[in-house]
Amino acid sequence: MRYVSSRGAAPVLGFADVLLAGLAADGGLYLPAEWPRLSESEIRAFRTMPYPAVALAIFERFTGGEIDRATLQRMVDEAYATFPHPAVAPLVQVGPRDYVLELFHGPTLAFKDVAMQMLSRLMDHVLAERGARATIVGATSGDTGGAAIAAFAASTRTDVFILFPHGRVSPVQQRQMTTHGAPNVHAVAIEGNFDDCQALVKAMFNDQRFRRDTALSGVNSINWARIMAQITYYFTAAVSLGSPDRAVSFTVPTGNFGDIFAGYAAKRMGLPVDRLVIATNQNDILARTLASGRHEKAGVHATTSPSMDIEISSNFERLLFEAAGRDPETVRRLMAGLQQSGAFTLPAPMLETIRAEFDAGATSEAEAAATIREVVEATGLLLDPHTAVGLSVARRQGGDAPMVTLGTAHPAKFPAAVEAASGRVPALPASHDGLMERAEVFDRLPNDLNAVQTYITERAKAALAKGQAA
Ligand SMILES: Cc1ncc(COP(=O)(O)O)c(C=O)c1O
Ligand SMILES: N[C@@H](CCOP(=O)(O)O)C(=O)O
Repeated sequence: MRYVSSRGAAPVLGFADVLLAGLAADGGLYLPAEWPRLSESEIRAFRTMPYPAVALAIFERFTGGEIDRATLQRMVDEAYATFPHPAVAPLVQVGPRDYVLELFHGPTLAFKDVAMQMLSRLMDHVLAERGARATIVGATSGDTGGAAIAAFAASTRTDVFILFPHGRVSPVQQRQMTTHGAPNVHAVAIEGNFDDCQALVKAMFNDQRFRRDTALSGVNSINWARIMAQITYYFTAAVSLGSPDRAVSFTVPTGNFGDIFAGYAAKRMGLPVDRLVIATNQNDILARTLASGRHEKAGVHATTSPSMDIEISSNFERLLFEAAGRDPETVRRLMAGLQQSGAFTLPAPMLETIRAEFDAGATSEAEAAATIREVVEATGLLLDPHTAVGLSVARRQGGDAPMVTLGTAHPAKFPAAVEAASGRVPALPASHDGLMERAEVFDRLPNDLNAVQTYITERAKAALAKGQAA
């Protein structure tokens, strides 16, 4: 399996190199050169397989033999053993046609654990084979950071730097990042929003010298392996509702577009997905893009679903590449427009191609709160605000296919918003006992590339030197 960059000017790489590269050297995002296809009978067989077995069958299509089966199997088994729920990602019916896919039963109570627990094992394995270390830099609006820290705290080959927007993550999210105590992990509060943090990360990847000197790698969904690991649950959910003999639709609470792009990948692999619905909060750039064809920044609003307070939606670039017939020149032109003027207009054929598979809708704060209240009163199920954004948009969609809304976080990560909406206080699971009492350790930096690079260089170089000496 080979991977190509959405901007067409980076080397074509195999899986292990793409895993360590994060962002492509030309600033683009890697995608498989060709989509692997599963037959109907292979998909049907997933109905009786446990989650880790389905994951293994999917990952093997993307690793292209670079990791032997027994090693991959061990990693998959270990990764999903960290999920106390036997189904890993259970499906809960909330209406005649509506289901919620609970992706938050992992160590940090958000869907990021599903991929991050796999990513840390893949990276440690590849780095050990190469006798190397890596410096991982990630941006988070709240959940990626905690999941990465939990997954990489035991890593012996990486130093992890997580940039989060100061004052814009929930107290539970912040403490998951700041109370871990692992010496190889650094939580850094940036004076800015998530887009600022993500721009810093991309700028570091685009600084070739810094990239080389620090052996830079990434764990955001710009890393293809994150998307790969998120494909599995589209298959497990769809087959439990009758696929491949029945098409299923998905609504995805969306920010950086990684999760919904994994659904698109599942469809390209042969899963009969009817509609893919992008659900946004007030940060509705993607809903506006699908409505008008104009992709235009308008400023980020702080909402009660803070992990989706994102305007530069990185993985949308992967969809642009696909919708442009994989023409990197078109992607480069559109991304240059976004960089220079904060906007671009989709050519009409690209918009049509996207609309043929995707719908989109935005939700107000009041609608999301009403959804939390109505669902708990009708079913007893307490939703988190991100999942509520998704379900609120899902309920507006037509069509006969079963509609699965991705349940992306546990309500106890956002207790204030959930209590304000429903009058109920969600309890943190026992795995989080004592979290809110532990001492926090984090540094605070300005939104300044130079300051952040200096901070990382000082810490990463010392660790890299120690690793080489050992
Ligand atoms: C709870 C939650 N829901 C939804 C999203 C949006 O997912 P994506 O960025 O993959 O679109 C995020 C952040 O990524 C999140 O943390
Ligand atoms: N919502 C995310 C933002 C980063 O997304 P990623 O999927 O690209 O890592 C978060 O919680 O950090």
